[in-house]
Amino acid sequence: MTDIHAIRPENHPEIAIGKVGVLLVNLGTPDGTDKKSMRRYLEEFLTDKRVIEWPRALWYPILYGIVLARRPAKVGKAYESIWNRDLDESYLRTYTRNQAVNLAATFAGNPNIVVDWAMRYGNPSIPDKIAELKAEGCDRIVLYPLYPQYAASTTATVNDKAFQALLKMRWQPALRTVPPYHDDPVYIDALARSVEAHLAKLDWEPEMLITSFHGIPVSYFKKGDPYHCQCRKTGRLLRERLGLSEDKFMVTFQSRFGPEEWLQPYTDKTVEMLAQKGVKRIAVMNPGFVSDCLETLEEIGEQAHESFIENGGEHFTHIPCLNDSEDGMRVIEHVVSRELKGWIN
Ligand SMILES: C=CC1=C(C)c2cc3[nH]c(cc4nc(cc5[nH]c(cc1n2)c(C)c5CCC(=O)O)C(CCC(=O)O)=C4C)c(C)c3C=C
Ligand SMILES: [Fe+2]
Ligand SMILES: [Fe+2]
Repeated sequence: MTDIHAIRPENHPEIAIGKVGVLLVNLGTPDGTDKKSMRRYLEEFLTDKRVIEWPRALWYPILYGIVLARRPAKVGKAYESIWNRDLDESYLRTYTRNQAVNLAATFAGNPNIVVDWAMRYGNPSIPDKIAELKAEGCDRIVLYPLYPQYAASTTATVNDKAFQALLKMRWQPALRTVPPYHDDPVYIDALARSVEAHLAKLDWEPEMLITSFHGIPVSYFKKGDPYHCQCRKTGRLLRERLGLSEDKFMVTFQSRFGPEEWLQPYTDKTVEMLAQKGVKRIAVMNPGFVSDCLETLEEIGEQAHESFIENGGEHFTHIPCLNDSEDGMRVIEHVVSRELKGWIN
């Protein structure tokens, strides 16, 4: 048989092959809470055409004239209140890294699987991580945008960024993108177990369980984004799994940005309205967020909590995201094992 090395032309680079990479990707986070870090992060985020779909000629004067002048200081303060001071980073970064470390430990028996993590905005970047995986010999990569429900502004932009990185490669790895898993029984069961475990620790029972998802503008939904339907389905399946009647359970949408109409009902208005109507005890959870972050810890855990009490409510609890918990890891391991089929048996 011919020895391949014998016919390898002089100076032809040695290329490692034969491994499979798994890249977990979440949204991103600023490197610090200072104005400069916040501005850098928000600029990268808000210049993404998948996030703000307005014509650039209309959007950029607003972005550079108003948003990036004011928002970094304001949002920096909000990040301050939820910063992981032990590690000097946001919890989104802490949890995403822990998820990758835990997942790597599950696959430790197979030296051909390499697990890593990246952020769509900020660091570590998707192109850097794809290049590292390739250099380590991964000729196949499972790209896992950490969003159970598909939205163009989240899932698609992660995929775009990865394929952009591949544009520059001579020998591309094969790339498999993880589809939404909003109705996967393992995911629904993990959510239900997290609700049951959290509520069992309280000495009161909520009159209403609110499942609050990040919103998108209604105009994106009208263009065909499946996000709204997937959130509603996650909600219905979770309600059924928990055995709750429709009058004790709601699906709402949070984190509006800009002047457009977003998906309704709005979480902040709902929390206010329930308290004003005399509801005294509510629980809020965020099934669409794989890890706790600014939008869950500050917007719900702090702002929505305060608003409920100010408007006459008495008991409010925020149920944590699945994060790096056992149930959360079971979901990630399940999704990754399914996507590895045919590549790793
Ligand atoms: C038009 C703007 C935005 C769309 C559309 C949008 C969709 C969207 N976002 C998430 C998840 C997260 N968003 C987070 C922060 C955040 N989101 C927007 C704007 C839009 N998001 C902004 C401007 C920010 C930054 C904070 C702020 O300025 O208010 C985060 C938190 C990141 C963190 O570090 O903690 C997450 C997560 C989803 C799932 C989604 C659509 C489905
Ligand atoms: Fe967002
Ligand atoms: Fe927000």
